Amino acid sequence: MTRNDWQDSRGNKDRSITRPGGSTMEQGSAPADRVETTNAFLVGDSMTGGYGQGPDILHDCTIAVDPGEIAVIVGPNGAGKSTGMKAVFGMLNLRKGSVRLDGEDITALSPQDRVVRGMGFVPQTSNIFTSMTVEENLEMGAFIRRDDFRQTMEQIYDLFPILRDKRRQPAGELSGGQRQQVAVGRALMTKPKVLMLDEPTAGVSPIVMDELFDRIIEVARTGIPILMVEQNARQALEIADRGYVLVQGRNAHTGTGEELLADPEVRRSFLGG
Ligand SMILES: Nc1ncnc2c1ncn2[C@@H]1O[C@H](COP(=O)(O)OP(=O)(O)OP(=O)(O)O)[C@@H](O)[C@H]1O
Repeated sequence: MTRNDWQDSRGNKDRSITRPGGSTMEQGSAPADRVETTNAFLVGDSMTGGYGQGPDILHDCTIAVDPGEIAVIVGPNGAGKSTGMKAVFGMLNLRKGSVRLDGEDITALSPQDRVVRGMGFVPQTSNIFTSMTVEENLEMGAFIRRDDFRQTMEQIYDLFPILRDKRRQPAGELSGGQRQQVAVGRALMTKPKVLMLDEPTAGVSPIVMDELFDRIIEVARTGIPILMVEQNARQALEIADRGYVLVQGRNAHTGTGEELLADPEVRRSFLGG
């Protein structure tokens, strides 16, 4: 798979970074650059708001990601991680702050319109159609496309070979990790400019988690920015170019994954020492 296979050409930055595992990606320069937010490709900037008429859950919360990067949101239970992701996707009414995609203010757009603009979102639950086959799920993912999507489907089968084997099976018969692959594949069918994943490894074994992370890295290497919420903070920060630790709806710590993993306060408070 080559860069931009999934997506339309959009002039991604050409940069380089070495991953913890030693593999090299075309990516960022100085660490400080990689957590720069204001001009990032996707930015939820100083977001304050909550659900409906309820109290604010997010307080001046900022989340961002650039092409080729994996940005990870971590933090304790109830910190507002999923809420932050939903706010970026347009599922909250923000009282303050804005969301920008590729320099354009999309704060007023509905989630549906954000999908049309290039956002792929994989919710934490109910993210596949269990009675439909794997292939039908992928076809459903292409609902906004009018062009021939077979090539994209082949790319998804190359990324997740097990889905090719199980293409005729109802998705509900698949294992948890395989279902997550269907959900990510379905989102990729729109050829998104950015992919957002809410706890993609929830409920899967450590081995399956590692496999899913490997696939997520592969997608990021094609240039698609990935913003994800993760419960498995340590493992997620290991693959993160940017990490956001949220506490009570606020940014508590921000840095590269490496920086956060090395931060004594983050280690003590959020990573079990
Ligand atoms: N649909 C909703 N309506 C109203 N309040 C909600 C809704 N979803 C979440 N909340 C509240 O928002 C706060 C943050 O929840 P959120 O799910 O964003 O946290 P989280 O950090 O993702 O937690 P977890 O790690 O447990 O999934 C919680 O107090 C929760 O009760």
